[in-house]
Amino acid sequence: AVGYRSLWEPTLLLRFRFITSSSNIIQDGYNRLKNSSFIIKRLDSDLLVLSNKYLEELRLLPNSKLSNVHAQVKNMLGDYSYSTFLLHNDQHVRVLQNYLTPNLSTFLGRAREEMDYSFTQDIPRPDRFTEVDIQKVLQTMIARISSRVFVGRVTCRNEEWLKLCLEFPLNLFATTFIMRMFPPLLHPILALLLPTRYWLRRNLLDAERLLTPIIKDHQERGITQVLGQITTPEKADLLEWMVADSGPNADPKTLAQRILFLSLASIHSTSSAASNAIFDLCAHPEYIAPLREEIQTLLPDPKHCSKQDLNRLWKLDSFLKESQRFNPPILLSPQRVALTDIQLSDGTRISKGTSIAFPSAALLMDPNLVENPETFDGFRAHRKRMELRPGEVFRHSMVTTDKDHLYFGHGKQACPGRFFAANEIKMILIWFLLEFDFRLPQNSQGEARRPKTFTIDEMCFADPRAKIEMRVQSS
Ligand code: HEM
Repeated sequence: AVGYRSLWEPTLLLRFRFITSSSNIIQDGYNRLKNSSFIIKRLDSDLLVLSNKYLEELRLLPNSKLSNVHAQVKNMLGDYSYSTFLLHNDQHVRVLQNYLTPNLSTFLGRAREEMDYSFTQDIPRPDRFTEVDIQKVLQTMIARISSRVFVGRVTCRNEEWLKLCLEFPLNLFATTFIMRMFPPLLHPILALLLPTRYWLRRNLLDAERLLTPIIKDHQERGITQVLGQITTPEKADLLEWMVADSGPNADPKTLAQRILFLSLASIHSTSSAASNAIFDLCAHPEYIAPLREEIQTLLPDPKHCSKQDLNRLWKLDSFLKESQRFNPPILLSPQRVALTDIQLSDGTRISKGTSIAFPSAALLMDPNLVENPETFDGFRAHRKRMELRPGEVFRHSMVTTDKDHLYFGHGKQACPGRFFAANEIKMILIWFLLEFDFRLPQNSQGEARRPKTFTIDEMCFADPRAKIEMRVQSS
């Protein structure tokens, strides 16, 4: 177990220190034991952090032995966040793998329509530099875009639904975080007292109320047709696919809740990646001109570009990959729970019930893996891609996972929404780069500093008070 300040430090104190000092504690374990394993003492449970040398072997194990959804539900405290139903089937993953990703071009077209609408609704267009809460703006924009793809044109314009999508993750995070600070014995009492858990329950009931008539309508129209038309999803949204996939007697309540959990997985992760990219552009403005040039040179119609057009933007992809390296959403990823005893080829034993994790953030800053890791080098991956043979160029793209790059997890259970997320972020950045000038505001000492990143346990997030200044481009 790592992180103890002395032999006498009580374990409970270490567990509390992990809340705010997770980064140092994990780095300490990584520096000493990166080729084997170490234990992290989190308030609610222990995590066995394994060397990434085990990843290739573990990646081949089926979900019935090593499960990511069990890890997610455990982190969310199961029934206390009403999330245990996710263990019963993996429809929220299949809908992304079997419907969203194979039809990405169609769904990106819809995403772009909603993004255009959001640029008219949510973003100020001042002529002079004006402070903007960019994180809030992007959360709203991405909630709109995700909702358009998940639940369709009508519901995505429903302000109540959008508010719900933004509130639900906050209530869930607050509930689980507060409860994890107390021993499990007290959880049943806390669950009754916590207002955030009451609001969480209300969010789920609201989702049920808003979506049930739509789900019933799909069921009545015999929406099973959608499955037959999977390659040309002119109309269907993800909810329709899920209704069809569930059969005629599906419970609208479960479907509504699953969509809300899907929004949870997609909105804050994507908006935080997009916000961080904009903060990085402000902190490294030397990248703005070459990125604008790439967009203007390679895209015939930048604001109406296709998936193929986006694939040509290697510099933008590289910049985003470097921004990911500096701003991972989580310090320990992927996480899994062993559902059986597991013996690895070198004899390492993992007993049933163990939560395991990989030191993803430490790997991204390891000087043995990344040259000058402390330097923000936005075209690092672009240079590597230029050196590769044509068939290999995707090896360094932002969505490709490997054992040293675990931003989106790894293996069969890696993030199934990453292809959509990456293209969505690129479309948003193209708009920002072509329409606006932006910069960091100066503080009282006249300095413009990139906003800090905070951690709570292994979760990372940018300073929620951070702002940028932006104006419509003058030329
Ligand atoms: C930049 C944005 C995003 C980041 C950084 C991110 C990151 C991750 C990570 C690290 C995992 C765990 C993977 C593993 O355990 O190996 C994950 C899982 C997941 N992500 Fe994402 N994600 C993003 C966007 C999205 C989007 C847009 C969607 C939906 C369209 C989505 C849906 C999911 C789902 C459903 C899972 C659970 C997969 C499972 O249970 O097998 N994510 N994501």
